[in-house]
Amino acid sequence: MSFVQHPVTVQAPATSANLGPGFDALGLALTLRDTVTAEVAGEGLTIDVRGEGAQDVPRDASHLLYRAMSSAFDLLGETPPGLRLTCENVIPHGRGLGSSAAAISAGIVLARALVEGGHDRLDDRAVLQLATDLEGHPDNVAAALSGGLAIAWIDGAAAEAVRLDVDVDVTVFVPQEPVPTHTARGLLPSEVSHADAAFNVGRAALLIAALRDDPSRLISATEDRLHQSFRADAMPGSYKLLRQLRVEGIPAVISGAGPSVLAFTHGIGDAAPDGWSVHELGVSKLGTHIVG
Ligand SMILES: Nc1ncnc2c1ncn2[C@@H]1O[C@H](COP(=O)(O)OP(=O)(O)OP(=O)(O)O)[C@@H](O)[C@H]1O
Ligand SMILES: N[C@@H](CCO)C(=O)O
Repeated sequence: MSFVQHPVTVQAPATSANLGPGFDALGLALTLRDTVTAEVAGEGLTIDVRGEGAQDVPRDASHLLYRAMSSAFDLLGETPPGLRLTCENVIPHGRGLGSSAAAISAGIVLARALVEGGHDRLDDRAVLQLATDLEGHPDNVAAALSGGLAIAWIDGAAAEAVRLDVDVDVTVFVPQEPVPTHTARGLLPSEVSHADAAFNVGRAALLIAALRDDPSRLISATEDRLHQSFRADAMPGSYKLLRQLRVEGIPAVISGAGPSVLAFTHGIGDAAPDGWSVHELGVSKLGTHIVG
């Protein structure tokens, strides 16, 4: 087997997981995309990073994108002699917008594209499985890979997902300080009450209907009892903004593991606290895809 002899570029979208009640199950791809170019080169590893994370991410084999590529090359049974990676990042890191899922998805799709015949040996199910194994939960990577709204679940050890088309305006409020996902997950209780589980089941089911057919239901459909309140102490400014927007009747949620806040509307950027950035976005129909 051999490697393609030209650079390959992919784009991977930001994603917002949970959307309120759909903890670890729902992910929405957003129109904010990282762009990564990879080329099989003579020897060694060269990583050039611009934009988000440029001051922080490592430039060696511990770089997340490279780790994802490496895992995919292992599954493909190939070892490139060397790699040159160029990352143009716009998804903020550690803010609940799926930066790690985008990096993992981009890395796996790039590795598959760089191997001649790679698509025949690593199908989309295997890509989702590997991405989920690396990320630790399926919601962000499912949406990052497929675009649209992903409903994701684990069957035994197998990652599964269904993609739905939805079209909704989204505003994302991003604070300056990150909260790592592993920290936010550590705040969750190991058990929840039957009543709270039932509450979320109804809201998550309603959310699909609201996003597809009836936006007037979004305020009820985005209620949650399984994760947001447990994480409030780690992101008090986010929780305050969440309450403020919801009191005003705006369907808002903590995006992913936080601390960004997502609202299902445009034109509310004035609500941003000082120092926060605001992105008015839509749903990305495209998942992680090769450009050109
Ligand atoms: N493009 C990237 N290149 C290299 N490393 C990255 C990249 N994106 C994310 N990472 C790594 O992942 C970390 C952020 O992952 P984390 O899961 O904490 O947050 P997130 O993915 O942005 O948010 P969430 O999972 O809640 O949506 C970064 O600190 C960095 O170590
Ligand atoms: N479902 C995950 C999403 C992380 O982005 C969590 O809330 O921990």
